[in-house]
Amino acid sequence: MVDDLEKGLEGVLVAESELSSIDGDAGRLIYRGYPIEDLARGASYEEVVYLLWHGELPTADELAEFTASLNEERTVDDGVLETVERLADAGERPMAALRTAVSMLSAYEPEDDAEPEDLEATLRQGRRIAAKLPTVLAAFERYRLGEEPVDPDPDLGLAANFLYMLTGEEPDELAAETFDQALTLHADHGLNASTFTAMVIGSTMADIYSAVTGGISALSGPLHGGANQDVMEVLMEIDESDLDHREWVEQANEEGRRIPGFGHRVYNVKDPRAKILEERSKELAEEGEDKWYNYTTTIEQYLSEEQGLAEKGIAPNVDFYSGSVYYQLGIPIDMYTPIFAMSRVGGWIAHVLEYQQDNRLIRPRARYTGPEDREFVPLEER
Ligand SMILES: CC(=O)SCCNC(=O)CCNC(=O)[C@H](O)C(C)(C)COP(=O)(O)OP(=O)(O)OC[C@H]1O[C@@H](n2cnc3c(N)ncnc32)[C@H](O)[C@@H]1OP(=O)(O)O
Ligand SMILES: O=C([O-])CC(=O)C(=O)O
Repeated sequence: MVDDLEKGLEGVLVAESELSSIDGDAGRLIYRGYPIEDLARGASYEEVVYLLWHGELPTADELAEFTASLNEERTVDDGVLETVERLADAGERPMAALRTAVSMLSAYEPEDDAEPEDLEATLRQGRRIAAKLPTVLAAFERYRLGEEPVDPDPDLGLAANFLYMLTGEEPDELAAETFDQALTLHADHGLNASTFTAMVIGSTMADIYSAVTGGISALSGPLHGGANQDVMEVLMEIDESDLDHREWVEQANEEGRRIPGFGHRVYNVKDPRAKILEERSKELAEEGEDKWYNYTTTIEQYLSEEQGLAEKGIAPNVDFYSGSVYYQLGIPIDMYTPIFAMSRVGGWIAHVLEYQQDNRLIRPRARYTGPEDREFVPLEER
């Protein structure tokens, strides 16, 4: 009989992984040994996904081949696009549309008869999903604007291509680079809730479409990836309020409102990804409007220092600064969490494959606290 109960599985080790490691006290994150700061600065999102999937950073030839293989898979079948259009017309949320579309992509999978144990086939299927997610999401946005989808441009990297398909215009260098960095920063993060969900599904040897669909579902919640949208909504609320932004935070705090984008299960200090995104938000503010950046820094200063959250180990997480970055890039607010999924798909696939290499069904237990030995009463006597 198991006696220890770790609510929310806090601190419980369930697997070994070579993919990413978090030092929650030092505020350090590495992917396969490389500090996140170096990868964000020096590598493209595609290089980072290659690193996660294959264990090493690619050479120039390997990267060219990998990028070409992603480009070949960008086009999405009309059957899926028709559904995406219907969902957009029905006013569905983009995160839910993405969940539905990924599930549907499996109908067009050329290797749908691959054995579950064929991990090379799973990787190829995963690559198809990762390549198509940006196309699906951008198409959804075009449809709801009443426009036709923009075809992917094979000469653009994944980040720039997404912005291009979203708007029909090629992004400038700062926008493309910033967005690429944001994708790198979101690509993996240990056994967070959505990755663990994907792993649990993968541990039954279900297919990768099921695992990614589950990952998207888990990421959507406001305690996880959904917080990036909530942060921007708070910033919009501040902007529309009659109160000065500092007074707004004070009042929200007095009302006991929990500010999204603060707090983390693993970090006790500021998330290193938030530090990088804060810098990018500042840079974008210098080029354009500075109020969003100012609101975030005011909230951070007030909560961290004046309200003492920093001392309690509650600090900004990755979602706190990504919202204002995406907003300044002109991305619609309800696209923020789907963008997180578009990046994290790299991590989900890597973790599912890593776990399946030495698979064991994930199956924890709950301590039963219900009644025992009740006497059954037939329906007609109840
Ligand atoms: C990509 C990501 O998923 S990053 C996380 C995104 N989510 C958010 O930003 C939502 C806001 N944050 C939260 O709700 C939480 O911090 C979580 C869900 C991220 C982590 O939750 P847990 O590890 O379960 O921490 P828990 O909810 O138990 O909080 C621990 C303590 O910190 C406090 N706390 C946690 N988050 C916050 C916050 N945003 N604002 C104020 N206090 C907070 C709690 O009140 C609690 O205090 P107490 O011990 O005095 O009661
Ligand atoms: O690690 C977590 O629990 C949440 C998180 O920051 C992420 O998934 O990027």
